[in-house]
Amino acid sequence: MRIGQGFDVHAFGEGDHVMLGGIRVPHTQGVLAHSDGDVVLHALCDALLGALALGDIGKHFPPSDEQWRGANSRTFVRAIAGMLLEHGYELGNADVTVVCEAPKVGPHAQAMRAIIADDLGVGINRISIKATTTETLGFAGRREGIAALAVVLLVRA
Ligand SMILES: Nc1ccn([C@@H]2O[C@H](COP(=O)(O)O)[C@@H](O)[C@H]2O)c(=O)n1
Ligand SMILES: C[C@@]1(CO)OP(=O)(O)OP(=O)(O)OC[C@H]1O
Repeated sequence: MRIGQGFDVHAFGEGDHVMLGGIRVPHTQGVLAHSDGDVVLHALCDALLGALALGDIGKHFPPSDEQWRGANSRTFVRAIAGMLLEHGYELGNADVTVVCEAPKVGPHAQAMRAIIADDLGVGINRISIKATTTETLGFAGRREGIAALAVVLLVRA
């Protein structure tokens, strides 16, 4: 077994939605990012890469590479799913926490779980999506940005 953790933050900017766990979630702002800025999938990718000791998302999909401008972050998850297989592992389970005052994540959690499970080729019961505010404290509390934390356990395939 191998364990990994990931963390990602993106600042809010102009826009009318945020991508979270592969889902387009309507919001009063968007996020500033090179890709689609999906903090859920970026934190998950870093956790998976960390568990394999293969570096991080920026190493594999550099923000300096125009190929990834505006990219759907599911592309990163699917690529890393292939790396898991190559190294003889599969996802045991993943637990993700989104940190923001808004948008509300709960109503979209099931759809996010389904997408992530599909991209990683596992049952939905292996994927957990949770959310919390910071009770108005800090950058998330001031609605300046959105964060996500992920923990994964890999098991031998
Ligand atoms: N962006 C968010 C934040 C929170 N939730 C849900 O609300 C519950 C209460 O949040 P607190 O920060 O006040 O503890 C939390 O447990 C989540 O279920 C959410 O859906 N989206
Ligand atoms: C995802 C990548 C893709 O170029 O860019 P961003 O969307 O800016 O996201 P970040 O979380 O900063 O991770 C770095 C990059 O790999």
